[in-house]
Amino acid sequence: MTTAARILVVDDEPDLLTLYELALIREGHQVQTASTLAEARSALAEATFDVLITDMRLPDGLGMELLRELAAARRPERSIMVTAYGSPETAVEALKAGAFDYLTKPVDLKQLRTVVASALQDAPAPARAAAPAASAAPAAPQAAAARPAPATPSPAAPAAPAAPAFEGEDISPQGQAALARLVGQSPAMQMAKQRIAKVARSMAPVLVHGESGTGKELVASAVHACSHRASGPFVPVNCGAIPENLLEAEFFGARKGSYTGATQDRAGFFQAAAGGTLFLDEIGDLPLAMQAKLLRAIQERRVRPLGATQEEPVDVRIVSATHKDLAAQVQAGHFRQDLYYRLNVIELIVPPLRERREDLPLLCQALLARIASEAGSPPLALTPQLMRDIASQPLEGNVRELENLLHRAVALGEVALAGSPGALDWADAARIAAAATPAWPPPAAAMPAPALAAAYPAAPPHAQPPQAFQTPQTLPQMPPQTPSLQAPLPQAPFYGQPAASAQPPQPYPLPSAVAAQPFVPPPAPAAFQPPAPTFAEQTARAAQAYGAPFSLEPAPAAPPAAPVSDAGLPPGEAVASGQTPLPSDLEAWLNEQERQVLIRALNETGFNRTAAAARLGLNLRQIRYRMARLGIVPPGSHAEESGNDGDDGEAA
Ligand SMILES: Nc1ncnc2c1ncn2[C@@H]1O[C@H](COP(=O)(O)OP(=O)(O)OP(=O)(O)O)[C@@H](O)[C@H]1O
Repeated sequence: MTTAARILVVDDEPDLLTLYELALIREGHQVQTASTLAEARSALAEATFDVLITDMRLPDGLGMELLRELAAARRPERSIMVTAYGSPETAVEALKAGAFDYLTKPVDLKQLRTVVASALQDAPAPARAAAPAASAAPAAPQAAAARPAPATPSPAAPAAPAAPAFEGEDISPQGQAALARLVGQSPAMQMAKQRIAKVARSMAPVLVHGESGTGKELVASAVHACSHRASGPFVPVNCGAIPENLLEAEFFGARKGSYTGATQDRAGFFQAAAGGTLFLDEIGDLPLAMQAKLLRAIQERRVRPLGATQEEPVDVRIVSATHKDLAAQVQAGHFRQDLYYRLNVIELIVPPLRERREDLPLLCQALLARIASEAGSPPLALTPQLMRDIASQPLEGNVRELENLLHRAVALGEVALAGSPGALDWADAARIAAAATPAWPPPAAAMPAPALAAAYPAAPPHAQPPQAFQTPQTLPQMPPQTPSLQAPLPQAPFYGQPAASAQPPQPYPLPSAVAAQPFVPPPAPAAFQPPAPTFAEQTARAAQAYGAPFSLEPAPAAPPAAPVSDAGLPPGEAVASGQTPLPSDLEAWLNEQERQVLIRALNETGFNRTAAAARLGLNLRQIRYRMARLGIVPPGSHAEESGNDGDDGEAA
């Protein structure tokens, strides 16, 4: 149970301040209040708090300033930003500025208590009277969605450098263990681990980005294990592996009878991950319609199970991963920009193996230890020849390819027993790896034909990875960043299905001559939404696209043409220079905005209403209703719709 914490609440509305204060005092906390930035600053100058809750807009500035000041001064307070309803950008900005979490107005007091309790959990406690109870042992992931966690490798690297310490980060033993599973001590990996430890400590969504096989799932589970949610479940979901028609039920759950075969209520991934972390792997594979639903669930923190009438609150942290260039997917219209922006609050880049070749010996040792323990064989070691073979390969498939290579080497008897005369010691392994580092990318002709790969048939069963590692995407491994990788690999769902149903490993493909392209992390979006074309541009484009009269019924009340002057405003209203004037008819103005958005979506989808609706998170019935209300008529049809949606191929 959480004991008395010191909380500073900053809000300029006295009623709200009292409401928050009473709710928190009832929880046993000591609460101090401030109604301006200046008051908050002086309170912070005099004392240290466990938690700061601040409104965004204050009479003398923005709550964001406090957040930045706390971060710059490395203060221990965990901050919670209260944002206005419908301003997701502010929430994202606050998380980026270091807020632990945010609350949306009107603040739900139950949610306030939950978020404060989360902030206090496992936090440094300089101001508290007593620390919270130690967190329980980690709960097993929920059966519905979780796969078995990979066995912890026990790298037998006697002379390997000592495990790194993460200065300034207070990491639990569970977090340390998860970081240790992420084998590698190169500067690139050290930086990645340092960042994991740092970003784990808030509720901010994390997007893990890296080439295939670099260990993104290990990174995600390390984020979970280092976070205050480590005692909750870690639920990995492969978004590309779930049939589209099941997505909603799988994500949000389903009520008994909501679809054929739903004989009882069923929890979805969000419910399974309650109190823990939901890991959305291959997020780039999520269809657009589901992207809209996911965005809503993340923003509202509520989901509605299929067949339910009520939404229910959910408490999950989202970590997602992709090997795709999501920014390019956004540009191409395959991924919603608002969802990208929402998931990518913090980006974690996992370095490819070519940027950390010095990790090869340690990785080989860790992977061989894992293979031996899974196969029940005595400890295994590299031979000089095997190390030479491995080190001379580009390993474009990263650690997964290395793992596959070692499996095959074990199958072909190309390894030594640890401690035997043929076993390679650490220093020699490091020397060979350093000497044999290939130029990147190696010219095809210069690539050595690795004996172990050339002779490779399918590995015998005893040498194959255990079921936890047999997800079909593990083999075969294609060079990352090649066009062929853009097509989804055949995958079996790893949620709720026995691993035995996964496809068996395929023969190892010889290193291809395809030149690896450098991994380019996606650029941060320049703005939350791209500037929408003007109404005139929309209309002109539509007319051009259809060559036929593009019938747009006149809007109920068009906004004033630019440039706008004060003249159109009600008497007494002045326009501050550079600001858009307030509309004199809000209803008409909103209608016009909606109309422009609809026309744009329709335009960009070739007037396919189903596709346009999906882009906007609507269904066909809703978009048809809105089009009719706003008098938007598809080219070639009449204002009075026949109800035929032939172009969409879908019934309303
Ligand atoms: N640093 C590492 N230390 C130990 N094992 C690793 C490391 N990185 C990856 N692996 C192992 O390599 C395999 C692939 O890792 P993982 O599935 O996490 O990669 P990924 O980046 O998620 O790949 P994909 O994008 O194809 O899903 C797993 O067996 C994992 O345990």
